[in-house]
Amino acid sequence: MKIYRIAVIPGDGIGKEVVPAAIEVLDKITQLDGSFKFEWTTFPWGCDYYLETGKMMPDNGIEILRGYDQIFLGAVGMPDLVPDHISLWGLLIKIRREMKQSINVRPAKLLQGLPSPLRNPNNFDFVVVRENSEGEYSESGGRMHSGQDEIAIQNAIFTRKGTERAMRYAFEMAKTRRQHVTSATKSNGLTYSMPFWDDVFAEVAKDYTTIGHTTNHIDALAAFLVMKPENFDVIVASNLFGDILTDLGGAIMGSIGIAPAANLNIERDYPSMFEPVHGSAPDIAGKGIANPLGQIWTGKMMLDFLGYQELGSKVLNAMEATLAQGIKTGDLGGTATMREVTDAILNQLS
Ligand SMILES: NC(=O)C1=CN([C@@H]2O[C@H](COP(=O)(O)OP(=O)(O)OC[C@H]3O[C@@H](n4cnc5c(N)ncnc54)[C@H](O)[C@@H]3O)[C@@H](O)[C@H]2O)C=CC1
Ligand SMILES: CC(=O)C(=O)O
Ligand SMILES: [K+]
Ligand SMILES: [Mn+2]
Repeated sequence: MKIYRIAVIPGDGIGKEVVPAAIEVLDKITQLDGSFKFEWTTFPWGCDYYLETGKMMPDNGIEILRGYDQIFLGAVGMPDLVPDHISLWGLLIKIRREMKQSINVRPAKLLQGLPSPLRNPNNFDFVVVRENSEGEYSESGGRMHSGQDEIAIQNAIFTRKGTERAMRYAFEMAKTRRQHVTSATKSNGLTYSMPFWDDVFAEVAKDYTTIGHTTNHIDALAAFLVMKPENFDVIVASNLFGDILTDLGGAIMGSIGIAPAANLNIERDYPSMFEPVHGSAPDIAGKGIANPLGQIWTGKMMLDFLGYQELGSKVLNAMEATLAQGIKTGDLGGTATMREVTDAILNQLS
């Protein structure tokens, strides 16, 4: 039997709750299939680990993770105890960078059984391809002086390689979908990075003559996602713009607690990392009321990436059937606990 060795990092807050729930669902689906299974190894890395050791993960953490097929992560962050830039850069962003997970794929679509907060959701179905290795999230810059003289500089780094890689990935994805790519820009306000981004987009588009392409400024694009989300197929965006658009994608589905994500090493030289869009949700952590659907859908993306698309579809169908039964957590206006939602999905799969 084929065995996939998965490194599990539940992380902080609700990550510790939703990750085990999603693992139950993934184990169930592999039992139904019978041809392979997941072997899970859990690492206690995150803010608790930081408070004990001064590090978010051990120095050889990346080396340890290299020994696994994929990584399944919940969320990172305990903002009251550890500054967010320390916790995220010490674990989540460090893994994304060092394991060259340069593409972050984040779908959003109207789900069966779940009314969108939009008045006219029009069956929207889009995927954001977020550049995941550079852009506005860079370690280039600094802070100096203090008080009224204090200065902060944060540089954005855009390389031709990284930009083109994300755009080509988006165009290739569009071939398998509705043949359209929208580029998120802001070349009216940013005078170097985004004009460069636009140039690369225009060049890459020339290689894909059968795929339609549009460029929208990020501000207008955010508005369009609310007013006419059905117009979008694949959206390619820089690190920060993609980050923001994908919480919006979650919101128009019904909750950011549903939105899935995959940090992909497309060369498959390193493990990829599957972790939902949402964070550690400290406001609801420990109460058993977190929505597990984002983590479960993220598990579906891992199944897809490993080549088990049929099983992935079964997971999404079970989620939708559960929503249609009205079994929902509070963020979706329901009263079910995380346990109840998970059990309902497990039942759908048996
Ligand atoms: N990928 C990651 O690990 C991310 C980590 N973070 C970190 O998470 C911490 C909290 O950040 P926030 O900005 O509050 O974002 P957040 O996504 O954790 O929470 C925003 C709001 O959405 C709700 N929410 C999120 N996921 C939910 C779920 N599965 N079920 C029900 N409700 C859910 C929360 O209760 C909260 O009201 C911070 O430390 C932040 O840096 C934030 C985003 C991504
Ligand atoms: C950090 C964060 O918010 C994200 O990667 O989505
Ligand atoms: K996350
Ligand atoms: Mn985010």
